[in-house]
Amino acid sequence: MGKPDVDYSIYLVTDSTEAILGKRDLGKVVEQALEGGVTLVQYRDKTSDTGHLIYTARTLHRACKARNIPLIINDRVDVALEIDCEGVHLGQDDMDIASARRLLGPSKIIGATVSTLSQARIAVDRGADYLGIGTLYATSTKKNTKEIIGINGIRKILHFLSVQEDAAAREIKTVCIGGINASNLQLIKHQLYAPDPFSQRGITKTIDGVAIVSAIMGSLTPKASSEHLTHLFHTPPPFSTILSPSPSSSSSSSPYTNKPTPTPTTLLPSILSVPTHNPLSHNMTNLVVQNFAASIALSIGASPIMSTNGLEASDLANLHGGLVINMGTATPEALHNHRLAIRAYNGVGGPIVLDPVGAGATGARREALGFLVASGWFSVVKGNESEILAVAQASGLSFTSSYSSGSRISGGGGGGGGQQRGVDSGSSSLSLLEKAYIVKKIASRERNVVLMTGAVDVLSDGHTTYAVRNGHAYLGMITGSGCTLGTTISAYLAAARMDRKVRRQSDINTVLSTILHYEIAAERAASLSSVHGPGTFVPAFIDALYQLRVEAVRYADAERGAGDDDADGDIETYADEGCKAGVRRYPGTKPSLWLEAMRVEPLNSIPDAGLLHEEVGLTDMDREIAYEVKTDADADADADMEGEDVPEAEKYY
Ligand SMILES: Cc1ncc(COP(=O)(O)OP(=O)(O)O)c(N)n1
Ligand SMILES: Cc1ncsc1CCOP(=O)(O)O
Repeated sequence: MGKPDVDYSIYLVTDSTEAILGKRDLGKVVEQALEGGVTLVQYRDKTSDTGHLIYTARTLHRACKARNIPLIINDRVDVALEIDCEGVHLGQDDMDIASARRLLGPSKIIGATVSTLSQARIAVDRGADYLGIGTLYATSTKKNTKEIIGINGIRKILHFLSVQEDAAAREIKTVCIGGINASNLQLIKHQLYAPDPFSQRGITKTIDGVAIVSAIMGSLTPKASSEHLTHLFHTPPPFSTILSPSPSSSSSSSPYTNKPTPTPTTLLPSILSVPTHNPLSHNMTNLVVQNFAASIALSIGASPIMSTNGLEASDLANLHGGLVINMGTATPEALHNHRLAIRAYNGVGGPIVLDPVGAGATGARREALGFLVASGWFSVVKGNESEILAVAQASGLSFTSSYSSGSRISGGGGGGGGQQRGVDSGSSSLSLLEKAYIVKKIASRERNVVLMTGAVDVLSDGHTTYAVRNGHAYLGMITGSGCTLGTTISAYLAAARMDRKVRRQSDINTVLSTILHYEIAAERAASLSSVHGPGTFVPAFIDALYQLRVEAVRYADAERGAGDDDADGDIETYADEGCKAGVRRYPGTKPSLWLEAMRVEPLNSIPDAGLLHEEVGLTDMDREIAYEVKTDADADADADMEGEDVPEAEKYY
């Protein structure tokens, strides 16, 4: 008899302890979970004697067989042999895989727990059918977990498997385990899908399923919980539905082919969308820049709100605006508020810009950044070189330069460009292609847009990469120009999602439009005879941002011939909204469009790892962050439950 075809997607691991099962009957709970759609069941009972194990395993096996769902026994090969179920799951301290295979024969499923690269390699070599990778997050279900490895730990093991020579390693099935529930499942799945533009296969291995204990076994409604978790597993999270198409859904034969350089005409609708829709720009930013950020938002036609209170984030997220999280003040309280806001905006698919201010400067900031990156998904991450190198590290990537005699350029601030002195950008240690490689690598891993600002800005969404040479040195001499670029991007992203012409364009085009508006405004302001330095530059810059917006509306107005009927009504709307926002119409005149001043270079061929050697391996930081993300989530869950008369078991859901 051959091995059963197994669907690993929602893998229920049982628990018979009172803390989770309560007084309920294990068989009944498993039956309800089966009704709810779990696809694989593991009987895990660490304390019962052998007779009880065999009796219960038989009962569970009957229920599973009735639904054609395989049953796996945890730890005990003898019990699996006795009841002739479909397989076993073995930890690092259990019977070795090769011996279990000899006893069970080739047709049984053998799963192995792994938390390191070498354990994964050995489990594959010894013939495991699937790997239970973990522990993902700390969990009260299993307190003595040896390794909490977080998302980055799982990513590194998946990446390691996907680059192995043998098909056995590349094709082995994988699930992750530890702290998975309805609130984090979609994010985990999203974070573990990693297109890799530099690998021949185009995609790093992903997980085939999630192994879950308490979110089902501790639920008072196991059927509904299983249904819900199944639904979540198969549904993209709200924030991903508006992403650029995934490689697999792309109609182009090569998903990583760069698109043609955007033109002023293709970028114009995005510029117009902001005054048209007057989007909310929700700023969780530091005290130093609040006033300036609000003025900048108003000048481009957005509506700013400065609120650092995470408790009002969900109300604000429902107003269809964009959020910018500026890590300028990275206190524990601020991080907690940020996390609430990230969840709120991710929950409704609202755009979030992360500005990891000073992230490369101190260990505490690097850890704070790791915490934020693991807490949710950001549409755009923008920062200077050392900040983006810190983002790479938080994303589980670190690089060694092949040029600079093998020096480490990211990871731990131990030298090279990875260490930042203050929040200022400092001098660059990377070539343009190295920057492009890093930015593209992070963007494809996180499936977002990454922008490294500098004299030349480099931005990528993992598919397309641009260098932008606009801007002026005065931007680097005033406080908050980087922070307020974040504000501007948040407004642009929000407006793009509200505008039917722009909605379908990928976020990278929206970000590019924003940068051009911002940097061409800086160039124009700096060129004025009334501007003598950074002090006089600031008001001139705010004026220029406003003027470029006015001119864009005027240009669009003239393009269509003011007063004419517009077939699809879009330009009319822009002009009307421009007027509402205080812009005079200029029918009949056709000024040139300032976007012509753009200096954008598509970076079509970025050499791969020959340029930068990428390191794979679990770090202490990966582990620490995994621990903190989970404990913070637990604290939130407890706070949510406060005052409610909820049975202990339900808290796990
Ligand atoms: C699917 C899956 N993955 C990992 C484990 C953990 O197994 P192990 O390390 O043997 O620890 P115990 O479960 O025995 O406490 C698992 N059970 N299932
Ligand atoms: C068995 C096991 N192995 C690592 S974590 C874990 C328990 C996971 O439980 P939960 O899904 O309740 O976090």
